[in-house]
Amino acid sequence: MMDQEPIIALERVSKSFGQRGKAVRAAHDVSFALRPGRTVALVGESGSGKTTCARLVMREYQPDGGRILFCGRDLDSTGAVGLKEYRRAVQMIFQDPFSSLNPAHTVDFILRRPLALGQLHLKGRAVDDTIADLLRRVELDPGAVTRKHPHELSGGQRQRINIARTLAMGARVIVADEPTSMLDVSVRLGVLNLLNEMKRDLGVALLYITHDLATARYVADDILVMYAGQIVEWGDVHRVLADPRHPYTRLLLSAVPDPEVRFDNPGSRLDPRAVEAIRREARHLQDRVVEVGPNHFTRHAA
Ligand SMILES: Nc1ncnc2c1ncn2[C@@H]1O[C@H](COP(=O)(O)OP(=O)(O)OP(=O)(O)O)[C@@H](O)[C@H]1O
Repeated sequence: MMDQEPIIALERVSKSFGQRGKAVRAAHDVSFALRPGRTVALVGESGSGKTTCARLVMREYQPDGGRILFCGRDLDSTGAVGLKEYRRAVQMIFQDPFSSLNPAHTVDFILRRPLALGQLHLKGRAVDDTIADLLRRVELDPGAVTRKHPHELSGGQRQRINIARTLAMGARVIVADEPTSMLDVSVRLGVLNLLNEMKRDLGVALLYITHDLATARYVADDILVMYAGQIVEWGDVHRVLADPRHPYTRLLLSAVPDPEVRFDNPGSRLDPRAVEAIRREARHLQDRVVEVGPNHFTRHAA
């Protein structure tokens, strides 16, 4: 089966922070593609550059080098209209469902606003019906939640409202940055299932950012492993996790029992000598990226 054309493609995108000499290479030569109906997981330890990549995709950061294609066209050449379309099509779900909804507004207002801005053809009753449809789609009862404020909802319900809002905006791509890490364990699976449904039923492309390989395996089709600002291994999620080729991926897998803890933290329960040995190996191999499985990405191994 032919792969669908990417909605977004990053081509050798880089971003550094700070002055020359002391600059941090937060993302270096990063390439990947987001396709309709597919989820790409971006994994790596704290500080590896995942959020920088999310912000580049969200266009909150301008890349220092490389380019971002939107439906095959260089975003920098699409002008203000193209950028406006991009900003509507690409939406983010944040880690903290508590701070990402305005506490002063009702659920109705939170969903009505993006519809009023983006779906001008909807009027009167059709807007109410669309809000009810969106709420049902995220498995909330419209009668029970429409008039509520965020503080009257649970964390899981708030994250569902965030997902409904991205759909109200007309999202074709959703960037989800650790969307379940602040939720009660009992409701995490429901939110992940919902993301899977968005992908399957609506053909949304998902960029799922996490350091938790178990959830990456659950939601993603493809995985990108990031280390020190670089993608060091990518491919089909099950193949990469079953047979990791890059030492850093092996290190990530060995830390799975406690994904919240950095590997070099004494609390990680890993043998520090083993960590250092794998780190040395990973540093040595940093410029030799590893590709596993069918190539869904535009970059080829160096
Ligand atoms: N705005 C910024 N100014 C300066 N340095 C930054 C900035 N944003 C990120 N960095 C640096 O870039 C590197 C990558 O950070 P980034 O937040 O992208 O990593 P991450 O993998 O998302 O980590 P986490 O999981 O902790 O959010 C880090 O060394 C970080 O300190």
